[in-house]
Amino acid sequence: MEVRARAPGKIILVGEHAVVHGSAAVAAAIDLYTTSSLSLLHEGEDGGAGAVELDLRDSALVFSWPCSSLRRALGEVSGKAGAPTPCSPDELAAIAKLMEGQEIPEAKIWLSAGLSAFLYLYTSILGCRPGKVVVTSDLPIGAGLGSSAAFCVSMSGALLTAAGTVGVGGGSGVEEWELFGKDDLELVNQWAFQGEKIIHGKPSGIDNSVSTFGSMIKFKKGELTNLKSRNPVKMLITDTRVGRNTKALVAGVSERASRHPDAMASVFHAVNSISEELSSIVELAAEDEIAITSKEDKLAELMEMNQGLLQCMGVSHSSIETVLQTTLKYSLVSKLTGAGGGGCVLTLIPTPSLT
Ligand SMILES: Nc1ncnc2c1ncn2[C@@H]1O[C@H](COP(=O)(O)OP(=O)(O)OP(=O)(O)O)[C@@H](O)[C@H]1O
Ligand SMILES: C[C@@](O)(CCO)CC(=O)[O-]
Ligand SMILES: [Mg+2]
Repeated sequence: MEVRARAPGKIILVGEHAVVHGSAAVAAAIDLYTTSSLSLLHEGEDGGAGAVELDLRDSALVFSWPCSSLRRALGEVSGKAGAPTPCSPDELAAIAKLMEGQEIPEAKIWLSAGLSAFLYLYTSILGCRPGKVVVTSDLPIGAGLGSSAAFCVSMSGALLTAAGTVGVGGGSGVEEWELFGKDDLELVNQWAFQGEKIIHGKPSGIDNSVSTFGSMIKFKKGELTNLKSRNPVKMLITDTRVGRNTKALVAGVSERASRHPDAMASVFHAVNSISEELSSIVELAAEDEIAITSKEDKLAELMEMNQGLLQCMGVSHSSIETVLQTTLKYSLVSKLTGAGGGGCVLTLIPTPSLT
């Protein structure tokens, strides 16, 4: 049996980093996806004692762990269908040891975080039974578009479906995507969050939530509000191609916050006001109470203010500043999206006026 699950990446319109410290943020899913395809095998089917294999198609890398090594390192984990238990420090140490035998090219050493999240999700949900997972993605990895969340959400969706915990029975045909119910999505989201914790260290949960539930959301302290938007706004996404790592950037902001608690509390408070204002503009526009052009002017101003505050947090980068200056020449407003430090930049593209 093969199970395939896909999950989208995202953009953060306003509020990244501050959301980790309790402020509101606004994010939207984008139509670039990560897909995980899982085939369960029986011990001996592969001509051996069985292994868990991860095929990262885009990187042309295949990783494999014999089931016997997994059992030796992790014990007789039986797989768990219900709500997740966080990965304990002992489990994390055992998973780190399982990484040692893998040949990860030096230039792609950052993949080890994703591999660790994979091993945790796979063995926690399915136990040490043999299987193969093939992952493909439209998303640039480590560029601010939520590749880690899309990886964890699609993986959790495939694993929980194979375990028979979510999505079973409601399928409408071989070639069609099955839509999960709200409780199923909730469970997928909880598992994906645990995977994100392994990759990000201290994630707010916004990325896995928007990847799981889709659409546009406001997110604050783990609470999600769906934002209905009737008049779409256009965003250009520019990838600076400067690599960065969300875990390090999030840790950097926390360190700055502990050095300057009062000043940074004011920055996070200002970001919260920006996110609240932006989400109410989106909601009001959905009720047609304000014209699209005045809405876009306000969105642009709020994004510009948020970019300034992200600079205060220390997460901009010269490559991001270059995009800001270039788009400003055309009177367009841009801001970084995701963790910053390079990665992608959003530019608001105004709707041409009809008059
Ligand atoms: N398709 C994938 N295959 C394997 N690992 C992946 C994949 N996508 C993401 N990852 C893991 O996630 C890490 C990138 O996550 P990171 O959070 O740093 O960036 P991002 O999620 O793309 O951006 P942001 O968190 O700012 O939205 C990679 O280093 C890798 O470990
Ligand atoms: C930087 C951050 O705010 C968003 C990354 O897309 C981290 C998080 O919320 O987990
Ligand atoms: Mg990420």
